[in-house]
Amino acid sequence: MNIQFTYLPGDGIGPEVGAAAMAVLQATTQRFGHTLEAEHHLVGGAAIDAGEKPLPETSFESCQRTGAVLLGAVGGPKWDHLKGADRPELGALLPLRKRLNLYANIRPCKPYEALLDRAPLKRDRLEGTDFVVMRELTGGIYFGKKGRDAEGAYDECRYSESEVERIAIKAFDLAMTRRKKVTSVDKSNVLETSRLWRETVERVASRYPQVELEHLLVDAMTMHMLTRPTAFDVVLTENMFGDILTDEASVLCGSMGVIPSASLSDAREDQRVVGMFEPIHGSAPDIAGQGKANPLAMILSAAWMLRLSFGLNPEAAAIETAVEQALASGDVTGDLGGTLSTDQVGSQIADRVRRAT
Ligand SMILES: NC(=O)C1=CN([C@@H]2O[C@H](COP(=O)(O)OP(=O)(O)OC[C@H]3O[C@@H](n4cnc5c(N)ncnc54)[C@H](O)[C@@H]3O)[C@@H](O)[C@H]2O)C=CC1
Ligand SMILES: CC(C)CC(=O)C(=O)O
Ligand SMILES: [Mg+2]
Repeated sequence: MNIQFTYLPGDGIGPEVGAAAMAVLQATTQRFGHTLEAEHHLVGGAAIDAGEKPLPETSFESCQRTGAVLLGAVGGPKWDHLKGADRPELGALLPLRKRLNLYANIRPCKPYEALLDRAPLKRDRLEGTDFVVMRELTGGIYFGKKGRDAEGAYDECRYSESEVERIAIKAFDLAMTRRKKVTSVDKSNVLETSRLWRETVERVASRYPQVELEHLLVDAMTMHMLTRPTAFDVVLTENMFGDILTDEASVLCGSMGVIPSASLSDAREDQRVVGMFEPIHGSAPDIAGQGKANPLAMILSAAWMLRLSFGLNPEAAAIETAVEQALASGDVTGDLGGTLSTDQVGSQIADRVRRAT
C-alpha cells in the first residue's frame, strides 16, 4: 500500500519527536512492504517564521486531500506576543481541527506495566487503570467569541445540542466495544452549556441500555481520577475539560510524553474519515532543541494513524509492541528515568520493528 499522509512537524519539540516517528514509520513500512509518501508542510510558528500565515492554505489543502495528518505540536513563547488568529494555536491548530471537522478527540490512559511505579500513586491503586477520554474538540469555549471591552475580557462558551449528541454517540459506541461504562464530566451545577450537555447525554444513553452512565462534576473528577482511576472506562467530556483532564491523566501514565491521540471526523461524502494524529503534549519550549523530548507519544500517534486511517492493524501492533519492549528494557528518555536521546529512542524502536518476527 502507498501510505500517503500529511506531516506537520510544527514547533518546539514537534520536529524532534516527529523525526523519531518518521524513522519508525520508515522502518515499519519497509518491513511490511509498503511505500511511505509523507507530504511535509509548515504549520504554526514555523509557518509564521517563513513569512506565511499560521495555517498556510497549501498545508491545509494537503490535509484535506490526504485525510491523514501527523502533527507534532504548535506554539511557544516566541509567538506569544501575537494576537488572535495571528497566534499559532488560534490561527493554526484550532482552525485545522474545525475545518477538518475533527470533533472526536480520543486520548487513552492505560499505564504501561513498566511505568506503574513512576506515577505518584501506589501501584496497587493504579494497576488495572484503562480508560479512554472522548473529548469534544470543535466546540465550547476555545471556539467562542473572545475579546476585550471597556470592562475587561470575555470568552464565550457555546454548545449546540447536535454537537453534544454526536460526541456522546461516539462515547457510547466506544463503550459498547469496551467495559460498557460512560462517565460524563461537566459543570452542570454552574454552566448552562453543561446542563444541556447532561440532558443530551441522558437522552443518548437511553438508546444504550447496556451501558452504565455516571455523571461527575469536573472539579470532583480531578480528584476521582487520582483516587479511583480503575473505575473509569470511557470518559466523555467537553473541549476544555478534556484538555485539562488528559494532562492530569498523563501523570498516571508516567509522563506527558507517552499519550497519543486521534482526532476524527465523521465519514465524508467520499466515505473517508479524516484523522489527525498527535501527542497530547505541546511544543515543550523548556526542553526543545536539547534531544530530551520523549518521542513515544508521537510514535504511538503514528501507529494509530496506520491503524485508523489505513486499516494497517499488524503494522500498528508491531510499533506498539516495540514501544512496550523499549519501556520494559529501560531504553527511554530522561522523563522516564532513562538516558537515551529523542533520536536514539526513535532509532532503537525502528530497529525493534525491523527485527520483529
Ligand atoms: N497540540 C498542540 O500543538 C499543543 C500545543 N501547546 C502549546 O505548546 C506550548 C507549550 O505549552 P506547555 O504549557 O509548556 O505544555 P507542554 O505540553 O508543551 O509541556 C508541559 C511540560 O511537559 C513536558 N513535556 C511535554 N512533552 C514532553 C515530551 N514529549 N517529553 C518530555 N517532556 C515533555 C514539558 O517539558 C513541560 O515541562 C504552548 O504554546 C501551548 O499553547 C500545548 C498543548 C498542545
Ligand atoms: C491550543 C490547545 C487547545 C491545545 C491543547 O492543549 C490540546 O489540544 O491538548
Ligand atoms: Mg492540552
